[in-house]
Amino acid sequence: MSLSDRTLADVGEFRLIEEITDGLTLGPDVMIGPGDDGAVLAVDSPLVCSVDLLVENVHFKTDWSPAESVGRKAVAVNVADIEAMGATPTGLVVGFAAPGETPESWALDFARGLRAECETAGVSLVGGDVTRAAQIAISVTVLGSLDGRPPVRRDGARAGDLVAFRGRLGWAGAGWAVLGRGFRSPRAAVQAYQVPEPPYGQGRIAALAGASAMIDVSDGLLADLGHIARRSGVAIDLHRESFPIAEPLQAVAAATGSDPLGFVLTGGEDHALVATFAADSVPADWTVVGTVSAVGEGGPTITVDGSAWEGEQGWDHYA
Ligand SMILES: Nc1ncnc2c1ncn2[C@@H]1O[C@H](COP(=O)(O)OP(=O)(O)O)[C@@H](O)[C@H]1O
Ligand SMILES: Cc1ncc(C[n+]2csc(CCOP(=O)(O)OP(=O)(O)O)c2C)c(N)n1
Ligand SMILES: [Mg+2]
Repeated sequence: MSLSDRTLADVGEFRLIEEITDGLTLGPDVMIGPGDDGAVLAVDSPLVCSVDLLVENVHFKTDWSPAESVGRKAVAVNVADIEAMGATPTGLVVGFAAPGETPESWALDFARGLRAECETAGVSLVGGDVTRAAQIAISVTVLGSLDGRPPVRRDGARAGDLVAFRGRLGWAGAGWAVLGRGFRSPRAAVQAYQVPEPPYGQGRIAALAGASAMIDVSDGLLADLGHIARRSGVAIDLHRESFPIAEPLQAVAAATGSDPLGFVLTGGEDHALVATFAADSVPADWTVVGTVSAVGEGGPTITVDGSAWEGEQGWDHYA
């Protein structure tokens, strides 16, 4: 058997852990990283903690996403939740489940992506777990620090606030639509599906600017702003003309005969940050796309130019 044919069953659990963790760089707050029964981080302010799972054939397919991109995505989608609280990520732990027949190279490429994205996001991989399973599943738990600031919650939007976002909207959804039809281009959309690019560092900036509520867009803008509207007890109206429609979205919409705004409003998985701000405090380079008002008779609503959005509403795992 050549080295490149090795599977996880050939490598074994402890060699695999060594391969994943060998030579990791750890941040200054990490007192104990991988290798003991628990990691130890030095924290002196309230801790933010969040977990998200990535399951094969639910969140990714091995023939749609190279292993390295799955590793990067696992970090990005989780760090985005920390950013959405207005915090800075500090450490993360990774649960990795995979069949024994999984090529060792898949696991190593996955680990390479994990480490690369941790570096990009400025977070340390401090531990994890490895187990055999019927399909690949990845669970990432990430910790974050507020550096003394109050968290930015989903329930703080107030009538008179503006709604603004930073990051990409609709790109990953367009990439998913392309892959689902058996195509591989436009590359930019497919790559956005494979690896989201949350606006790292902007959660803290939004918090410092006084964001009244914030969320990262995983299930789709309408769905995720719906959480802010319901929790805050407000209505949100989005303005169609204020959304930039990037070239790859126009290309996918033209090829699929759909409205590109559909991807922007209901495509998930780009993990843009969307937040509400007092009118004079929207941070630089955030795009204002809507307004917050008091709820009308029907309770909290999300509208686009005053009307409900017909058609797809966003992702729901059990819908
Ligand atoms: N199985 C669970 N047990 C406890 N809390 C959960 C569970 N699943 C989700 N939650 C909580 O419900 C909220 C919404 O979850 P989710 O929609 O996954 O948020 P996000 O899009 O930020 O990942 C989060 O605060 C999350 O911690
Ligand atoms: C193979 C595959 N099928 C379908 C999708 C689409 N999809 C899966 S999960 C999801 C939404 C985000 O995931 P979720 O687990 O709900 O993240 P959370 O809201 O908890 O952050 C979408 C749009 C995908 N990414 N890959
Ligand atoms: Mg979640």
